[in-house]
Amino acid sequence: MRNIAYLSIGSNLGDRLETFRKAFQLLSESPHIKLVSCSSLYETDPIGYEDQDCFLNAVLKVKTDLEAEQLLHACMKIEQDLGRKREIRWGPRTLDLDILLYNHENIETEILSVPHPRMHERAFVIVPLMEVDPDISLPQMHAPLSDLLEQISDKEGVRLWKVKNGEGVFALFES
Ligand SMILES: Nc1ncnc2c1ncn2[C@@H]1O[C@H](COP(=O)(O)OP(=O)(O)OP(=O)(O)O)[C@@H](O)[C@H]1O
Ligand SMILES: Nc1nc2c(c(=O)[nH]1)N=C(CO)CN2
Repeated sequence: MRNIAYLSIGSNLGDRLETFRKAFQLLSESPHIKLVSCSSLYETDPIGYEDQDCFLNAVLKVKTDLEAEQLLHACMKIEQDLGRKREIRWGPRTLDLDILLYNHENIETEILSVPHPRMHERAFVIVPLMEVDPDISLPQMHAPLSDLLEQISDKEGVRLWKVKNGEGVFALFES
């Protein structure tokens, strides 16, 4: 599998940890996606629409032989399978799976923008992404992630919730 992508995962409705576990399971069952690593889990204050519960957020690194739009459809299918409901923009959702980065490409289609257009201003993305790959740089953003994070004002809204202390991505869900 020659493509590397970074996914953001978030949930603030229902059993958030169980939703993450099922999403990881469904991703790993795809013959076209290999989970490489994931961050710890962070509990994060809601951004954009504030009158809702805190999110769990994490970042996943995957290898895939899917094209970027095919990967988006795979993510959307998993969101649907896990009963995604969303009535309000930036509002509560069972599961959100976004593509942050796909190789080092800039992609702009009707249904997909990569890098994710709001990722650089979201501490709930940058903090776990730095944990997975501290040296990564964003296409067209010639600044290290640590510099991006310095410019974000709501870093206190991102709190370590479950430390990943094993090798495999499923280590997160053991005890
Ligand atoms: N990089 C991307 N990852 C996921 N969806 C994307 C991306 N770029 C564009 N989209 C489009 O955005 C649409 C809405 O996505 P979604 O409902 O997850 O938005 P949101 O999570 O509410 O807000 P945000 O995009 O700010 O995270 C999707 O249907 C998809 O076509
Ligand atoms: N803390 C947090 N806030 C959000 C999130 C999210 O995943 N975490 N997702 C949103 C829409 O993508 C809007 N706001």
